[in-house]
Amino acid sequence: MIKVSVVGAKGRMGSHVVDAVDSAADTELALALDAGDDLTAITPENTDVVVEFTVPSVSLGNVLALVKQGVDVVVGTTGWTEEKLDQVRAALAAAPREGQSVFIAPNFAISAVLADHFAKVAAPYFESAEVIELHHPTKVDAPSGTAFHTAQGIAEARKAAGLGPVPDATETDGGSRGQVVDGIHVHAVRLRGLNAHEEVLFGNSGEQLTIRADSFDRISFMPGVLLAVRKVSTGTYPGLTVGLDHFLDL
Ligand SMILES: NC(=O)c1ccc[n+]([C@@H]2O[C@H](COP(=O)([O-])OP(=O)(O)OC[C@H]3O[C@@H](n4cnc5c(N)ncnc54)[C@H](O)[C@@H]3O)[C@@H](O)[C@H]2O)c1
Ligand SMILES: O=C(O)C1=N[C@H](C(=O)O)CCC1
Repeated sequence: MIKVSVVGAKGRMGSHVVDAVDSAADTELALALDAGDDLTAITPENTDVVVEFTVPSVSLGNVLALVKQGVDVVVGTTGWTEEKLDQVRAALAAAPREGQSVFIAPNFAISAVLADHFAKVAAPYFESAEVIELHHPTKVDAPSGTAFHTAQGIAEARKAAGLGPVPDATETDGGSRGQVVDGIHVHAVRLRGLNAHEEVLFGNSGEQLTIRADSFDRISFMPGVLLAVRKVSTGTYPGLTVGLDHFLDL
């Protein structure tokens, strides 16, 4: 049995993770902690893998503390920048246990992971590319971590293919053109009734490709979370890994 502790256990995602860990045949719930609880209760003796779903403002601090405590961590919280990832890498280099892992996924839903992958495949073939993410209005960060990651992937694929900047004649912009991530415009919609959705638009003269992923229910993230817990618990992914695509045969 894989012993799993959940941090952010009372949240929308954390509570689903608690249920998923309770229901799976090969995992058991160790500790379920939330804001105000003492993270030092989590130890390598009681926990194999911690699943962290909190808020972007506290996640880095939690991850650094958990690495120091000698446990592997699977992170679903968003808000990761290269600077923050470097801090995680440095913490892992000084970790108390050899081969310790931190795994971070911008999105655990297979639909979103595939959309992200397909976007990278399509990117070199189109002059224009933009990302639209659409979420529930209780989400605290924008743009979504997924959209940020998708835009970065498109930009990398364009650069590798030798493509220049996307065409755009905009001279005045009060914010309508969205956030620019590595040269790719990302737009965020917040709408009651939505859960988590992303559309990637590609255009050439006379043609368009749209790639869309829809998570209608948070249950869609759970197979990916359990896959990450199982992979990390094998001890074969030392260091920092970002993206569920690393665990899929894409
Ligand atoms: N990777 C994915 O597939 C995926 C999917 C959905 C959401 N998310 C991300 O997960 C994060 C959480 O989303 P949510 O909808 O569950 O949010 P939420 O607000 O419902 O839950 C966050 C929980 O974290 C707790 N918390 C806050 N500070 C804490 C601390 N210092 N220590 C422990 N717990 C603390 C809160 O009390 C709350 O229960 C967000 O960043 C969101 O974007 C990622
Ligand atoms: O509901 C959220 O919040 C989500 N956050 C992640 C993101 O920002 O990409 C994943 C999708 C759901």
